[in-house]
Amino acid sequence: MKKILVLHTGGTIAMSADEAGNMAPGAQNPLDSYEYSMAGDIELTTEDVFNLPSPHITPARMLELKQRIAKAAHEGIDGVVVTHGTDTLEETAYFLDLTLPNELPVVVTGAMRSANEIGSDGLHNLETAIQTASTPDAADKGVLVVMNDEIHSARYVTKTHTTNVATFRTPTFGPIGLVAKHGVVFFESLLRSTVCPIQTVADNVFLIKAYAGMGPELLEAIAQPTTNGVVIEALGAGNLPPVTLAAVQKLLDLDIPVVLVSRCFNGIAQDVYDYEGGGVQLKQMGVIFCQGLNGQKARIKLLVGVSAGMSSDELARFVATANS
Ligand SMILES: NC(=O)C[C@H](N)C(=O)O
Repeated sequence: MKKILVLHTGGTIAMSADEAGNMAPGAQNPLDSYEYSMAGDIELTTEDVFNLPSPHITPARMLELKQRIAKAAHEGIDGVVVTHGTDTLEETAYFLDLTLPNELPVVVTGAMRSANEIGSDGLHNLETAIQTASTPDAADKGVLVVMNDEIHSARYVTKTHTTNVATFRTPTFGPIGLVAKHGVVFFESLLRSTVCPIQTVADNVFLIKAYAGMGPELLEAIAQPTTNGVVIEALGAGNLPPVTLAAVQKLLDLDIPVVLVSRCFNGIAQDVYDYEGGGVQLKQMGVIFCQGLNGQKARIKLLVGVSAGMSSDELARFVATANS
């Protein structure tokens, strides 16, 4: 008998559509009447931790969820499933990956169609997530995201489509496993993330996207002592327009960590271009190149490192490598 704790946090998976097709959280979570129907001897405990659309989720809520899951490790639970809205699911999943010691399988899932829509994917995703969380092989792989029969690492998975049920993808690498008809199959294993057991979360860690013709204004606006860090989604392999350089320097002079990722969907940022604003110059200035994470994940990692009180050197090492 496997004991699985299911923690609901809201999102479309916990919503029903009205006659006009619009969705919002209701007084009743449709998941509350759910009973597990798949193979395996499973005992479910379910809790509504909160019932929020995921654009309402903050790092403080992520910390609350992390603390609830950490407690489950001492309650005889064999695995945890978190249901979550898909808009920020990847950020919560990666936050949990970075902050929870790897004692239990933790699987995050959601839905693209609400409970009463035709072809609703919620219950199927929930069942396959439960199946994955009850598989012993899931224990040493960090936090997992299960959607549409695919198992992804929380570190790399990202939402790629606004409505399609096959929205969650892992660029560059692909999923690490599948929930097949006869059970869970893992075909890839990743190095675990370094875990940072934080107790509070820092604020004012920003994310800014670069674009053709970008000026210094946004970077200048956050060059304040209250800023704790910034991630820039840079162009291509990791370059910025030359007119932004003075503002980047201003941030660095204030000891604000500046982290750079690529805004490209695939690949990693590297210091390869040696022209003005190119990666070589940015790296020499002290910008931290973060490899393999997208902007929103790099921001979560920077936020966790800052919240852990890391020194500048520790932070640079922690953020620079995706699997550290
Ligand atoms: N599919 C979803 O769950 C999207 C919804 N807006 C949410 O993130 O809460």
